[in-house]
Amino acid sequence: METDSDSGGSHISATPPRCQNPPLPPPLQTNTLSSSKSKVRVAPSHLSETKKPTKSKPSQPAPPTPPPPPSDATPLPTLPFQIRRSFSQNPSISAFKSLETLPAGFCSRLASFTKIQKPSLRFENDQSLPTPSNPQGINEIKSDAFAKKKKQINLVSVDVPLPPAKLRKCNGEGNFVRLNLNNNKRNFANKGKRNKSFRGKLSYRRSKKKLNKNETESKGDEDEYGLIIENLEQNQKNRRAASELELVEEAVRAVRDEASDENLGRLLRLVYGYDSFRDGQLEAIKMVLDKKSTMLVLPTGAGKSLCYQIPAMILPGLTLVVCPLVALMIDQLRHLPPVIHGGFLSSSQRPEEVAETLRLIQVGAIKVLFVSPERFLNADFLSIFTATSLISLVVVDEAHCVSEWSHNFRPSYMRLRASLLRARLNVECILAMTATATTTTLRDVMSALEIPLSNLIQKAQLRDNLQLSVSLSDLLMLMKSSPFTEVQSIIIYCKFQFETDLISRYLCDNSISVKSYHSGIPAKDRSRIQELFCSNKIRVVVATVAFGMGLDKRDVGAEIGRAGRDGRLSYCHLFLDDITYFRLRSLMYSDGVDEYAINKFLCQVFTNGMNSHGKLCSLVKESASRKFDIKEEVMLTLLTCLELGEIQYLQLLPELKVTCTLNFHKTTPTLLADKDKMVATILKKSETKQGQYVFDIPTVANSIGATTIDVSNQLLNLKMRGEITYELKDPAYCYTIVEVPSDFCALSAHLTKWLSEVENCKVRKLDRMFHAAVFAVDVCEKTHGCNGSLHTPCLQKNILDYFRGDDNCDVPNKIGQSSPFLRADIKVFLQSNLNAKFTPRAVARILHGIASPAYPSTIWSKTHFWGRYVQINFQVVMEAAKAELLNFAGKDVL
Ligand SMILES: Nc1ncnc2c1ncn2[C@@H]1O[C@H](COP(=O)(O)OP(=O)(O)OP(=O)(O)O)[C@@H](O)[C@H]1O
Repeated sequence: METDSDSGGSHISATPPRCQNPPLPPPLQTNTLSSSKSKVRVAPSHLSETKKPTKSKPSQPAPPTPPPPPSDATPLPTLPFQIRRSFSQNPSISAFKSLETLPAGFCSRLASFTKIQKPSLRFENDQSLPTPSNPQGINEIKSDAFAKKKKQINLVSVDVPLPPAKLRKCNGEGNFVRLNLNNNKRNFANKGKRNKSFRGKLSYRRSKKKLNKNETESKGDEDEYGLIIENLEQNQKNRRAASELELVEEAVRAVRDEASDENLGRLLRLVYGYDSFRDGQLEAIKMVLDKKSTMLVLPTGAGKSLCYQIPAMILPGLTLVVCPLVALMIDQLRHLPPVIHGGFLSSSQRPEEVAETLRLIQVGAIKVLFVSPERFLNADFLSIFTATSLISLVVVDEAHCVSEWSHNFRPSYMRLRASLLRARLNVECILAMTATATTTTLRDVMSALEIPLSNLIQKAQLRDNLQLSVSLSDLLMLMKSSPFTEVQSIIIYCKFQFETDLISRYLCDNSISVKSYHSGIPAKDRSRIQELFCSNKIRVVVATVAFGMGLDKRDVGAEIGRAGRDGRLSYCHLFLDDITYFRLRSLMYSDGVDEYAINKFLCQVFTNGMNSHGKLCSLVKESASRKFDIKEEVMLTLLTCLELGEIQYLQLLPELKVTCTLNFHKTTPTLLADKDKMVATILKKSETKQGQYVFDIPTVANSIGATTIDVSNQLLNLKMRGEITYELKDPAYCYTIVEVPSDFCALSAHLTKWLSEVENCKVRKLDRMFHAAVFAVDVCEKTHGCNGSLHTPCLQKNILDYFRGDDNCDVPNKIGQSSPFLRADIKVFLQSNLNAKFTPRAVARILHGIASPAYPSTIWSKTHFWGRYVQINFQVVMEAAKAELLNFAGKDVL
């Protein structure tokens, strides 16, 4: 087993990649294709040959100097809020001013496919297909969902001058972004939409320009003529935009007066161009407008975003949307209709960008703000809202992350408990949204967010346009059989990085155009792979979950939550074999911690702060993680429990790099220390190494009675004055101690029990899903009407049972309960590693091939015992290790 999974344990599992779900493209013209639903979606390869020349964007040559496309690893675009800020600056849209007051994982972990239509067919006449120069295909969103129908109110496309200092090149942002970015007066939204005669005139002008460069006078006339026409068009467009906005405003006012189906439907048509609400949307919107906290469970791609976007237009204050990933925030921000002014805050933004967003919030220029859950640790952020009733609605996206019983628990989501939101942010209404939650998870989330059971809106959790299948067969065979032979673009998701490389090589050797993609590949290369995939230059990407975030290729999605989001038929295939199941099962044990380790951990957490209530403490993530052999995410979970449990033992603060290495430049250190108290303290608390001063920021902050932020600001100040330079390292969890536990042993026992229950729950979930898959392959064809290799009915039934059922239910599993050689092997292993200290868990992990902070795979995978007992129950191996360790005097045994 490896440590290079991009989607490891539950704590670090990234939310499955997410793509926007644009409205359906126009119906296809080809009769043969439209005769069958599946044929419509799948473009046979021979068709691709013949259609190739008709490809619009993908086949177009790239612009002369194509800027690099954005990737999930590139710095975040700072643009969205600036662009949207431009609304309020635009005189032509002053009307808008008043508006401002206005087991999924299971399948993805293995390997699954979906088909992606041939752009040559699906995107005929579609200007929005991602291209090398526009890999995100952003314009498609605007053009399909909004601009085509509501172009006139797509205000982002209206020219608005922006301060040049803010401008930044960003090609993936679509026309509207480029327009603003370049401060260009030409309206890209009009590009290609000029009437024929005008276009004729322009081309005439261009060719003439080429023919006779000296005829400057005539050229000047034509330019002038062109400009006049462009201005006229622009004015017309502005007028249309203004009148559209008036209509939207009127519709908003009508809903405020009476939130009737009719009024809401009108607003939906005006803003989104959709005819009707989808199942669950209207109900959710009305609940929120009634200020009733609501739990909304709709399938992926069912339109949950609209359920907060419409209320955001109606409610007076800010709508705060909590997202687990920055990529998702940006994705959602991009998909806001232009009439909704949005922004986001993320730790990867520059301080001035954060400051600007905060300013916009304070002046009420942002209606929807996307934030990460970690933001709720930041006192500055919370203080913005504390004094006022600025927030009308808090939306908890991917709300299952709140519950430790979910497949994707995030410790920082624990902080979103209703009591905290109410106490700190005066929140009246919470909308929690998810597509994947079992009954236990839902109950947990609703209890944490104080959502009454009666306020649950839950619609079908499965979409019926997904054909589900499972097999144990050879990948190549699958790729060379129907329907996959006819699929243009395929993503194969794997659990581990090494698997992506292995499979990619295998397919490549078999003449399939393929690349692997995972977070270990340099960002530049990843962008390139994404670009090649989006422009259909490679057919297959073998990836970990690192691929997909921010990927805007239509219909991309290779696990059950992503495929077929446009409503068309898609295929999700799961490869499964016993070994994969055993390895996944082993991984479920990678977060577990022994009581002994938790006890030591608690001692460090509280010894640091002994007799110093209220003082700043820190725990350097990497070294503490290695010392206690606890994953960083698990340490954070424990710290969060200590903060939010029945007794509050500590208060977490934002994470910080705590070790500072400082050089003095202008004034001598002692002279500067005479004038500056902080510098004097630094000199006292530092170690000097080769003329550099190395100190711990919280220690200095405690000595001068300041916060770490104060110290950081002062350091920055000195740096700006040229007095010092410094480097920060050692990211750490920071906290202040509220109360030292009276009984460390009892607390350790309690935390260990809780972690082990969570671990068992994860194992049971995996067992259930494996059982369902095995059942599909072995039995269901006879009983559930599954057809040939397609197991849709039986898998759907089992998945639904899984979501509706109880997480505590055990199913038969294939895991071995004993092995005659186990004890003997452990003995040999211990004898050959006499210098190392082991706990039973550490031995069991090595024998299961699970890396941990203190026993990394780089070292321990070299032993031939690594992963040897993956098919034997982890607990059994741990017991055997404990017994053998007891035979070794002097070993660190529990
Ligand atoms: N009433 C509607 N009619 C037609 N299309 C709609 C409607 N509501 C939403 N959509 C479209 O459905 C697509 C998916 O919407 P959205 O991204 O909100 O789904 P989601 O439920 O949030 O998905 P996920 O769970 O993956 O985040 C979007 O393109 C959206 O514009």
